[in-house]
Amino acid sequence: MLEVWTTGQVRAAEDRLLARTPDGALMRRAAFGVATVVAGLLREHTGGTAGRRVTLLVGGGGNGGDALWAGAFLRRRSVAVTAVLLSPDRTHAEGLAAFRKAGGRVAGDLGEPDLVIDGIVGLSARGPLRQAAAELVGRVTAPIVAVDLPSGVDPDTGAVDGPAVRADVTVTFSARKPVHVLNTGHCGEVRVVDIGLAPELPDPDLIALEADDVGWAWRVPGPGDDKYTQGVTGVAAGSSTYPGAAVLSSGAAVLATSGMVRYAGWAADEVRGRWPELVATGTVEDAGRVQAWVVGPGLGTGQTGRDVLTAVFSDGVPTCVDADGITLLAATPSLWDARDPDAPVVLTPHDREFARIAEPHGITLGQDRVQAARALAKRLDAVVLLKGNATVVAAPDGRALVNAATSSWLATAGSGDVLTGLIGALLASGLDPWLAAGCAAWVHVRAGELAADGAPAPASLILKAIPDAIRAVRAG
Ligand SMILES: NC(=O)C1=CN([C@@H]2O[C@H](COP(=O)(O)OP(=O)(O)OC[C@H]3O[C@@H](n4cnc5c(N)ncnc54)[C@H](O)[C@@H]3O)[C@@H](O)[C@H]2O)[C@@H](O)CC1
Ligand SMILES: [K+]
Repeated sequence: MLEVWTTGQVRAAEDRLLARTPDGALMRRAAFGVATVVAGLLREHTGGTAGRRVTLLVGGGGNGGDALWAGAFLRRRSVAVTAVLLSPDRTHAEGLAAFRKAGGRVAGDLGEPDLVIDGIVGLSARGPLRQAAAELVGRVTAPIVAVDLPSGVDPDTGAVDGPAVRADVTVTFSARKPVHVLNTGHCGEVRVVDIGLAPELPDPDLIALEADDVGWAWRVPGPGDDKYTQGVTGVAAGSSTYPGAAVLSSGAAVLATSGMVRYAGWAADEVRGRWPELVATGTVEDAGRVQAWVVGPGLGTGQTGRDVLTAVFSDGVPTCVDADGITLLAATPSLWDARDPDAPVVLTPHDREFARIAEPHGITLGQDRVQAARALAKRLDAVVLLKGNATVVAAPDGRALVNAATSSWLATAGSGDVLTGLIGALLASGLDPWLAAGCAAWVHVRAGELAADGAPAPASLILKAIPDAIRAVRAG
């Protein structure tokens, strides 16, 4: 599991550590870590360090100080280091003195570097790159190593609203910040260098699941298990107009665990034809006992949809509500009345669905997606999985996790129906609803990656890749 701390938490921890560390020691530790990573990259890409050219982009704060000290350390490996000072009158004085003393050169332009170090802004960054920095960064063609975070990207939300550095590698110090999991596109590969902060850090604000965590959580049948003990998933989805959503959600539930799946709805024939192993009936009332419901995909937003949602809620089991289910709840909040307050609900909105259901409660989806998801989860007492390039999953008790996409191939029609089916099956297996949503999102991304492999992956192919994705997490 990757742990993530807000910049506020990191600053407070740094202050405590600084108070018992000699002046400048922490910065030198951080910079030494940057220099080590950069030297490794130079060796990897150019075969050595001596005579290789590195340019530092140096802003006016501690981040620039890190870059200058890293430049000084690289000089010891005979790297030719040039610094471009973006705020000459505010440049970190000790860093600049150390850099000059080590033989570093200050210049007005980029030169032709083998690698660029972005030390423009770090933890105190707000807003996009300013014009001079943006122009310089725009001309870089060499690989970029960002110090702490790619400049121009918001450290706490990962948001970008203007020019920003797109790094190949980001080197951060002891603690991942939200940007590192919310905006992997701009961070590139994230390396964490230890500067001794760990003892000062509180509980993390966020986590990101890794393969091991998902493998551990995914239920594996034991000798005493049968199709019922592993959980029966009910799927109430699809309509005569949208039978495909029912086929995809049911299929994902069939493939996710070896528990049983019951389908209830108008697409019974299509679903049965595609998945002979499930039991299909026309209505939720006739479906028989289930341990969790999936409701919403392709359901329609009329009276029949409202009746289905009411029937599902009345069953009193954990329920994943997606797509039309969310739109129905937003339009007719009294539908919540049928919910058993003890039965967990997972909502899986994309941005527009989020706006529909959250705005009546005064919650808007700004740049801070984690806080927005948290606020809605608390308000509705439901797990909220907010879809996006980085998927955020928030629980009513404040827990939050982020699952980063590795490509955008998953943004395809029907992909969400597959995710919903996966969540339903994990809910039926008895997993904590927050973890169920997180693990499902993880396997969904992995299945998308396997299916796409560099080319478009329609939802049917994502579905087909689910067994391999589960094998991958089981293998750790
Ligand atoms: N505090 C510590 O103990 C440590 C700090 N370290 C480094 O210090 C960094 C934090 O340093 P600072 O707090 O001095 O701040 P930064 O270096 O992040 O920013 C410096 C200043 O730039 C200005 N600024 C903000 N956004 C800008 C933008 N978009 N364009 C141009 N200028 C902008 C602000 O006035 C800010 O004070 C960390 O990210 C890390 O790199 C490390 O050396 C580890 C130890
Ligand atoms: K930076």
